[in-house]
Amino acid sequence: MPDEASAGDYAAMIEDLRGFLDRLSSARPSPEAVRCLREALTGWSAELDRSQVPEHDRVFGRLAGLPGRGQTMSPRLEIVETGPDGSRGTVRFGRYHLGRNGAAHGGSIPLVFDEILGQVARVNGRSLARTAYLRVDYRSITPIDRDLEISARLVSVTGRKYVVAGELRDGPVLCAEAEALFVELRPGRP
Ligand SMILES: CCCCCCCCCCCCCC(=O)SCCNC(=O)CCNC(=O)[C@H](O)C(C)(C)COP(=O)(O)OP(=O)(O)OC[C@H]1O[C@@H](n2cnc3c(N)ncnc32)[C@H](O)[C@@H]1OP(=O)(O)O
Repeated sequence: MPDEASAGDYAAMIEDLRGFLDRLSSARPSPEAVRCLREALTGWSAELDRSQVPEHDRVFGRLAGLPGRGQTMSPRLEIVETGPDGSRGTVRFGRYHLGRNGAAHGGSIPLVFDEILGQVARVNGRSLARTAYLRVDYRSITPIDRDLEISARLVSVTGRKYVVAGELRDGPVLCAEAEALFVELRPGRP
């Protein structure tokens, strides 16, 4: 993990990357702008080639206190309250997550549910659990570019099985709800 000082820089870089992806996805760049961006990207890739590490040493997605654990794969999730039986937070789908007509892409919604439901399945020292199923019901359009409320609650624990449910809301409007089963891994299982 980076030290405290560089963790701040890393967090800011991840936010910049989110902003970049939003801008890229809503741009219609000129051929000259594309060439210029490509050149810059090639330089950044070469820089990163110098610091590739094995999975265990990665930083991306492993910074617990940061929105979305410091990764950009799923929309920006910020947990504001967490406990043994549930958690709640805000999530913002950017322009990068646009499906069509102002609505978030249907595939980006399970990504966030897997994150927040998976975290509930893992709190309080519970061992590593994997998603066995994740069911999402889309109740209403999920808007992009504004903070939405998201919550997860532990429904049941049966042996190694954790059922967790979640809701995604835009104020009074229920956008989507989810249910997932997480199964605690057997000892020694990768
Ligand atoms: C900042 C710090 C970083 C940390 C990150 C923090 C959080 C990150 C959050 C992100 C989180 C992201 C997380 C991810 O995305 S994890 C990635 C996505 N998930 C996977 O890749 C999982 C692939 N599947 C498996 O590995 C196995 O199938 C598992 C482990 C799930 C079970 O294989 P295992 O051999 O262990 O168990 P078993 O087969 O004996 O079954 C045991 C029981 O479970 C019941 N069962 C099983 N499957 C299903 C099903 N589909 N529907 C209904 N029931 C099912 C089964 O009937 C049985 O019930 P019972 O007969 O005992 O009653």
